[in-house]
Amino acid sequence: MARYARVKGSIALITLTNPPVNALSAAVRRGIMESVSRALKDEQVKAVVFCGENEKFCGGADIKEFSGSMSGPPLVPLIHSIEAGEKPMVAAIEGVALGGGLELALGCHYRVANTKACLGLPEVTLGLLPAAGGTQRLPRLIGIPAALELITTGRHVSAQEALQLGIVDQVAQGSAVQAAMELALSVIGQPLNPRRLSLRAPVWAPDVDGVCDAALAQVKQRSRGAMAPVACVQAVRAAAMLPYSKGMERERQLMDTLFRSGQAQAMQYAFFAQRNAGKWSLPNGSQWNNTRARDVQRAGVIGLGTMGRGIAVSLVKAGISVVAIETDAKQLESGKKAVTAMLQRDAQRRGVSPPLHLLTFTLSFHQLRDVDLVIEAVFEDMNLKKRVFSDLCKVLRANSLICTNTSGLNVDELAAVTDRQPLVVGMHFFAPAHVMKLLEVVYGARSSPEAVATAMALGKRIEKVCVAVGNCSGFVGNRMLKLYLDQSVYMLEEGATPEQVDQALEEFGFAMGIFKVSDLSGLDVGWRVRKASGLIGPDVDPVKPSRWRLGRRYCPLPDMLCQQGRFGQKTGRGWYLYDSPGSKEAKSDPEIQTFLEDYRRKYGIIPRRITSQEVIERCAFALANEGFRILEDRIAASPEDIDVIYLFGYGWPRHRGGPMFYASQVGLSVVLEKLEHYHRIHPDVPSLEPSRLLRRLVAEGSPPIQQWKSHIKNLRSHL
Ligand SMILES: CC(C)(COP(=O)(O)OP(=O)(O)OC[C@H]1O[C@@H](n2cnc3c(N)ncnc32)[C@H](O)[C@@H]1OP(=O)(O)O)[C@@H](O)C(=O)NCCC(=O)NCCSC(=O)/C=C/CCCCCCCCCCCCC(=O)O
Repeated sequence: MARYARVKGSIALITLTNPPVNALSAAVRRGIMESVSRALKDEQVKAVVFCGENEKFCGGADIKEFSGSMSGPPLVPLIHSIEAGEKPMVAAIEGVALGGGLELALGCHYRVANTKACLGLPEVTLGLLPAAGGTQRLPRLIGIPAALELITTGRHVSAQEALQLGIVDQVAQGSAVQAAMELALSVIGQPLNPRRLSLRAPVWAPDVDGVCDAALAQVKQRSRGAMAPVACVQAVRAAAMLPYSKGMERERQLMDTLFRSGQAQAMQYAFFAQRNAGKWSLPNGSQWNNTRARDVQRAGVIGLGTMGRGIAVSLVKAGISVVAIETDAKQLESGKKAVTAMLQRDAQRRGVSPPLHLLTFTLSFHQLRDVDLVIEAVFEDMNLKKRVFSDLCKVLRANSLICTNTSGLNVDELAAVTDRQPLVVGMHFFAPAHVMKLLEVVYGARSSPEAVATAMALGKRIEKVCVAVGNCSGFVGNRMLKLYLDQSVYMLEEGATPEQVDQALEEFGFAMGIFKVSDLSGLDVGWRVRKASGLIGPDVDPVKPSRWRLGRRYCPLPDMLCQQGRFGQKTGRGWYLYDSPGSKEAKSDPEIQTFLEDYRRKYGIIPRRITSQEVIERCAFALANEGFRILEDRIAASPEDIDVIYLFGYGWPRHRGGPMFYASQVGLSVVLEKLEHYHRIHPDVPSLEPSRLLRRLVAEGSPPIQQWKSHIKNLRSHL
């Protein structure tokens, strides 16, 4: 829909009306088409201004339409008719001009934005390219290098940056619509051809080929295996080499391929999954839209290790006062220095002053008496956390929330030592907490809906992607990760090398293979957990074989590495070799090859060749299989929640949608068949046994992922 009005006597004001973001649905496109035609016919009208309702210009094409049959006037000729119009067309950009929204504005002869506007061509993040002329008009406006950067990253720019780049002609302090109308009146009668971007010659730049080749190499490195960034470079290259009409043909060709691709489906699924995760619900029926969150003005952070520091930084950046606590003066001082430095660096980057006044560093729990909520981020040790929780109850207001940043400990057990079980929730941040987007909000059996709502709202406020999950060992992310790690080390026993496994995962799209990630996180972390849970150490029955624990296969390789002091990057040696402790470049270590050969010899394992396909199947399907169990157990409310956790917390490639989406895309019957196959070969790995939910879904005809939830209803949980 689009509203038409004649204002100031001679201006046609066309307002896009499709809340919440005025996406270009078929109805909106039709409305624009009719309004433009009316404006061109009306002799009183001398200029046209486009704007969006509710101070939002346009969020782009309607993404929901992409999965159906596209109908209504197509965007490309519509924008062309605006550009070709014989009256000045001015875009008044407020709020957002994204994707097709910006392409519409690029079809106008002038663009005015207000100071709060943001602009961009984020199609690449949906597995697409800006196929409404964006790849041809933007380079003609701002040049090849700048257009390549914006189109291949999908980055949003502020109005000020858009002005510097030359995307907009003017930035208005107040209303962009008023400013656009004034501009429109001032340009009536001026020639329009120089303002028509499609009429400009291909963009010349020194060494265009070199620039495009460099961009291609960069996108291939940054988003391994993703098609859209590569297609974006190809389309922009066409703008440099070809006349506009030929460039448009190329843009369309590339879009046709992307549009039909599984990658585009995966990325569009991820877009909606991320938004749906915010619409949380609890098993008792409480949910995001019927539960009020409490306002959090002051928070406490207990423990200033790596996690506590990142959490404190995130809170302060969002304008929340923080009381940061340590138990020892030296640690407090080093935490204070680190947090201050992080905030200063961030402020310098953004050209603002660091909000250091919001921070109090102290050794005294008494300073917590006024806080609304505390996030405990001490060492991952149940007894220590219990002590902290009891101490907190002595000083906190009776209605303050207590949150624990545990990566997998039992939230109910912790809540049980407090005087406020309904006010206890888990907030599982990911390291580094001020950078990583994911936050698992863990509700225990007694957590109140209000406490969950408060943690979810707080997470959103500090710009995290929050997913509400139930309480079980490892919650969602780490519970699944364990099985993925297990498969990876089993494959080392069977004949693979860390390099082979990592290469297969990186080719699949992970930024880093699992062994590089383990080296980065520190191998000692898991070692400590295994010791604490009695899997290694004096409690293990010495008569039992080393490769067997709790009635199932066990791989002692990671423990053996730790015994040698190989903790990963921090010690300069782990699954890989590093030039020095702390350095990041992983190099193959011949000692690891010998170590693996000796190990296999010792246990009589005949090594075999493990293909990349096997690596992906065993890792990805083990993850998905546990995901199905998590759904059966009601630990996650939907497959989308699981996928969001893997996309934002574990580096799962976005163009693969997430482990659950990947399983649905490969085909549930294929996944079932493969799991049965691997379980037959490895009967001592019970986690490879296909889950009940997977079997049921296959038996019921492998419904699309959006329908899985309704098939879970009648399954009884294991928990
Ligand atoms: C920044 C935002 C706009 C706003 O953010 P925020 O305020 O935080 O709010 P959100 O929670 O994100 O969103 C609020 C709700 O709005 C929904 N939403 C947002 N954007 C869209 C959209 N573009 N379409 C539909 N719905 C949208 C969102 O889901 C929320 O809904 P709900 O409340 O949860 O229900 C932020 O939302 C944002 O970033 N949005 C996305 C912006 C974006 O990516 N835009 C680009 C879209 S793609 C595009 O524009 C493409 C243009 C080129 C089209 C060319 C078409 C040619 C097609 C030809 C192909 C033919 C091939 C045929 C092949 C064959 O023959 O088979």
